[in-house]
Amino acid sequence: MSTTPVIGVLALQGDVREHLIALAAADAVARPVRRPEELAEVDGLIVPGGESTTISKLAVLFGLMEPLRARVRDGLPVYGSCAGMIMLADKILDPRSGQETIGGIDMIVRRNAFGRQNESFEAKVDVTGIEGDAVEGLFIRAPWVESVGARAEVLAEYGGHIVAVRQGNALATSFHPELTGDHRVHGLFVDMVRATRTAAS
Ligand SMILES: NC(=O)CC[C@H](N)C(=O)O
Repeated sequence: MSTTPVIGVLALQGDVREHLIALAAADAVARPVRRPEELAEVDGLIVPGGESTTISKLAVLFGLMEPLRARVRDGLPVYGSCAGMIMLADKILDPRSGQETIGGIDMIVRRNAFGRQNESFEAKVDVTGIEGDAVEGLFIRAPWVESVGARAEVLAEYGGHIVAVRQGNALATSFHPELTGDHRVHGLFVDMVRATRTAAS
């Protein structure tokens, strides 16, 4: 069995290309996922940053919402950045009307919590599980996590707010590491995918 995991990036809207590049830099085979058949073929999935209301609508429209929920429930490793974090939350504090999530992490997120587009900022964040210097993260209309349930582990806080969480095979960050050239969060995720494949083989 090949040791290089195949990781998809949900390619409905958002910064898909940057995640594909970061995954390739972290030694994974990366491919866009737009259809249920493509979702069925990957060992792990990234839900990119973008606009969670749009990603939610398109996932329903493309017939992907239920297959996504089913695969995540079955333990598919997933990583969501920013809007992707919102998509992996079991609950949104302030959803737009009709906004749905894939879920998978027992947490409540607040959208746009760090302010508007022109209040975007780059910051160093200490993330549990990532050795060395703090991770360079870009916060763009970023959510924060209001609260987590007992099964979710907080990996990082910034400014007194939770900004990275893991629950089993699901990982989420408020910030975009894919936009700063710091590929260590992707490295951590690729390791999670590898560990799942080893356990299954
Ligand atoms: N950079 C981002 O992904 C922004 C997320 C956006 N505020 C949302 O609600 O989806």
